[in-house]
Amino acid sequence: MASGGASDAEAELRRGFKALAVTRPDPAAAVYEVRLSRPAQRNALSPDSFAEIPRAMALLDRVPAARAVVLSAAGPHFCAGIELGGPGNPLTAPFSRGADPAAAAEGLRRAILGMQAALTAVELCRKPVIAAVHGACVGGGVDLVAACDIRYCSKDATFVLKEVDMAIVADLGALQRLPRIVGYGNAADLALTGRRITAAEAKEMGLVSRVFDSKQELDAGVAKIAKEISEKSANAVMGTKAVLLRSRDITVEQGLEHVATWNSGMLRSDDLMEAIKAFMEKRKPVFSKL
Ligand SMILES: CC/C=C\C=C\CC(=O)SCCNC(=O)CCNC(=O)[C@H](O)C(C)(C)COP(=O)(O)OP(=O)(O)OC[C@H]1O[C@@H](n2cnc3c(N)ncnc32)[C@H](O)[C@@H]1OP(=O)(O)O
Repeated sequence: MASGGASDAEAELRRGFKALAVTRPDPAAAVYEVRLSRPAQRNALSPDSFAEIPRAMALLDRVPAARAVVLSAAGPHFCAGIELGGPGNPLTAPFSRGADPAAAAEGLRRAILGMQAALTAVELCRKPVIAAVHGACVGGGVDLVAACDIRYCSKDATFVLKEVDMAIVADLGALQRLPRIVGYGNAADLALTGRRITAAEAKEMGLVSRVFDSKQELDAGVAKIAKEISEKSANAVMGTKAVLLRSRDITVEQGLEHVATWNSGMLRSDDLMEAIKAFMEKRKPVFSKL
């Protein structure tokens, strides 16, 4: 992974990716799009995907022109889950079937932790990440969107946690994140039955916050929402993501303490003064750059 300043990160982004396409579709919007780009394999998550998702997220974290990120996918489906049968799949690689059970277990454990970290990188990116899901979103694809901050989909989208039918326990975050998104009952329903749900049902249980009529409308709608977010105070947006995520994992009392400490620093921001001034002057605020 690259280290250094914003221009290093931009240059590194331009060097490109194999399993992803990272672009800034509208130069007038501080929004980047990370597109899963293995359509022939239905965007099954390969070792390249697991290496590149955290790399892209870490770089976008540092790029000032990325104030919101859209996670989308090329081809007919969003994601077919973990790549099955690929030579580089660490879950089925020979080391996990070695003679020494302890060494094999440790190898598998490290592989799983690495893949988990790749998806947690979406949360670690300080910028909001919005999933735009169309077509099928299977297994690891659900783990991936569960790590995003907001999920939208098109009417043709379906979601399925297929792991239970593959004879495994889902281990890339869905069992931890989904109950906090859709509630324990809905998460247990999805995880234990392995049933595929439609976009309408995903909306009803809160897995997605909005369903668009078509992929085209999804893309346009998400681009508009991402642009709107990108025009808000970056400190306020990044702070809101950080506080929401922290509050998710601690008690209400601890969360209130955390946000009080956060805002004791952030309430001194130029952006707040500008927001108040703009309100008084009846104009749109102009917030500071990152
Ligand atoms: C050891 C691993 C342990 C556990 C992993 C758990 C986490 C998970 O992600 S569980 C879910 C795993 N995924 C699947 O079960 C596969 C899901 N795929 C599908 O259901 C369908 O492919 C589809 C996404 C609904 C798309 O259907 P369709 O448009 O009809 O395309 P296909 O003809 O089925 O596929 C086209 C092409 O893509 C290849 N492919 C699809 N999914 C995967 C995958 N997960 N891994 C590798 N390759 C995949 C499929 O084989 C086809 O390849 P061809 O070479 O063109 O035949």
